[in-house]
Amino acid sequence: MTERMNEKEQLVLDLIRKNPYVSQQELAESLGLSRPSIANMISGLIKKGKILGRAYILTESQPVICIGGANIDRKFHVKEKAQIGTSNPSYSSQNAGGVARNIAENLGRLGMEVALISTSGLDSDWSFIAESSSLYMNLETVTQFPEKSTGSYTAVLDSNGELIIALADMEVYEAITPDLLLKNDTFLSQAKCIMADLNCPKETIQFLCHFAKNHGIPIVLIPVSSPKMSHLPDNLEGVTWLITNRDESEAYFQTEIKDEEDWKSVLEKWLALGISNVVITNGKQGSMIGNKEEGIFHVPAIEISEIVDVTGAGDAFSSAVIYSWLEGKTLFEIAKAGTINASKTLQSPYTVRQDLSSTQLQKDMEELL
Ligand SMILES: Nc1ncnc2c1ncn2[C@@H]1O[C@H](COP(=O)(O)OP(=O)(O)OP(=O)(O)O)[C@@H](O)[C@H]1O
Ligand SMILES: O=c1[nH]cc([C@@H]2O[C@H](CO)[C@@H](O)[C@H]2O)c(=O)[nH]1
Repeated sequence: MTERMNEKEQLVLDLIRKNPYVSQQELAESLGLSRPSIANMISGLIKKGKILGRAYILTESQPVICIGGANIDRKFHVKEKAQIGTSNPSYSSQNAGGVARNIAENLGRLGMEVALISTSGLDSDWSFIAESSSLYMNLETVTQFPEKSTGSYTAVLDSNGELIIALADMEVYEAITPDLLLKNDTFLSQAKCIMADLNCPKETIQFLCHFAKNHGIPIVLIPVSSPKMSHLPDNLEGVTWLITNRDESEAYFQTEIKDEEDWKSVLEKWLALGISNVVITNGKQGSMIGNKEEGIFHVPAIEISEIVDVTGAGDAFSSAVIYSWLEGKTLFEIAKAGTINASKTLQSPYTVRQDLSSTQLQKDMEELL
């Protein structure tokens, strides 16, 4: 049974309801009472169960929000030399994939608070993805469409783990529209950082760039393939990071990167478009990284004797870049973290290496020195 309150207690409660931050002194002045009598009244109200106690108001959580693809990856490893136009003996494996989802999983494993915004079907592929992802990221902002199929990526790999051909069914991402994002605009405005992949339509990327600029939120753009470079906004001014590979940069500028000089000059072209920080990765040749303050430099790849599976190496690189940048590291350390995480992922059969944690990445970095 709850105890009755007297008139003064009711007035105190009304003032606290109106302003939960009100001080005892302010209450005392408003009601023409002394501060100690207010203190006694508050103790009484706590005993009567009318006030649960004084709470510390924590700052809102600030997740990294990853927006884009969450695919089912099916990989077929051809046992012998692949032959076109015939049936090739192979073995297959299935993983959760998608660039935004892969990056979200990497960041989640690194201990960051992460949320994924994506679209999917309402099928067994989505159940599989959700089950393998939910430990590392918040999936509440993934919208299911019962009439659509979850995105899928089917790759055929040779016996050295290198890609022969891949097929991408990603129509479901057409539904990642600005309207869909606007339904979560309060959540988006709390982001510590927004990462978007180019599975999203061009107008969505354009919307996100404006949104990030208006709210002072850093934004990282990750292309997923050369054909999807057409989804980059016309105006890239103010983009915080662009992490591309060589083919994607060549496709965008319709140029060929023949040597290190070309590689550097393409990076300069990206910076001239107003992007703050740029990376161009280039497989076993490593990566070129740069910004206006610290300059541009080349970071060599780590020599690997056996590549198990190339899938996810680029995403591992991008994730470690985002993580180290948010940790306030220098450009050189950022590139090194990307390189080591990509290298460890190339030696793992998984799209996201299973042993990744912030402590492990730190150890990997120390070993590299
Ligand atoms: N064969 C390799 N040997 C050593 N390191 C490599 C090799 N391939 C890739 N890497 C490392 O991974 C980084 C990213 O590789 P890459 O440029 O192939 O990206 P990507 O095309 O986005 O990758 P993917 O699409 O295969 O995930 C490179 O900068 C390098 O550090
Ligand atoms: O068009 C696309 N192709 C491939 C991917 C994903 O790339 C990942 C590897 O980097 C892989 O998981 C695949 O699903 C994508 O999201 N969009």
